[in-house]
Amino acid sequence: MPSFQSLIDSCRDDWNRYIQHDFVQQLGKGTLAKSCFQHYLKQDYLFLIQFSRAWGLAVYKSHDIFEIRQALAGLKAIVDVELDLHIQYCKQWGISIQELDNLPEAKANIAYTRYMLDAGQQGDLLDLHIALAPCLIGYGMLANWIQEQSWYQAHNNPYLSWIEMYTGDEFHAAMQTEINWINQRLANIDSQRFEQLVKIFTNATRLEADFWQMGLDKSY
Ligand SMILES: Cc1ncc(CN)c(N)n1
Repeated sequence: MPSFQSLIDSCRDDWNRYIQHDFVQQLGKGTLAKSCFQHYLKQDYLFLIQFSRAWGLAVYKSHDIFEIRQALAGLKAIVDVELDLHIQYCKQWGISIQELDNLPEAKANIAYTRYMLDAGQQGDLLDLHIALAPCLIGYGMLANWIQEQSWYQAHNNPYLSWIEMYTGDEFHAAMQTEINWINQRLANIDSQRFEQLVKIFTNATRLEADFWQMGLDKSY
């Protein structure tokens, strides 16, 4: 029976390139250039705005009130909580709301977020969740991976609070809810449908890796 783990196994090399990206390793070692992290944080603000649209699409793609409530909770969590936290966090890194609101969108950001939205528009709610899964689940996995490495440097690491946000109980509970939701849906599909979902999952995973690279290159 396919599961979330089968999706990862189907694109293991791409998954590892995302989870173990240089940007991630430099975060864990505390050696990442501040300007790269700031560039990433700024683009992530724009990412979160598009991500909230994806939850809005999930509301639209829902079939019943239970699915609508779940998607609405995702939308509200981003709009009412995560975006505000992100704005506060950016402030700590010297990035003002005025700067955030006047940013050009990097190409890697456009490619990733519009791909997510397109996968959801063309497909159904499951396609959309699979396009969002590397984001919703991957950050928790990569933060755990960082903490398991011999080179992980917690002491005096300027990125420690960022890493701990994604190893924290709250993120892990949300991540587990998403894995359970996906596993339930994958239990009822045939191999042809699974292959369609592997394509979406692989593309979204590759686009996540490109997002890290955009941070390292400070590219637009
Ligand atoms: C690009 C990206 N991917 C994932 C996450 C974590 N939800 C994020 N904030 N930004």
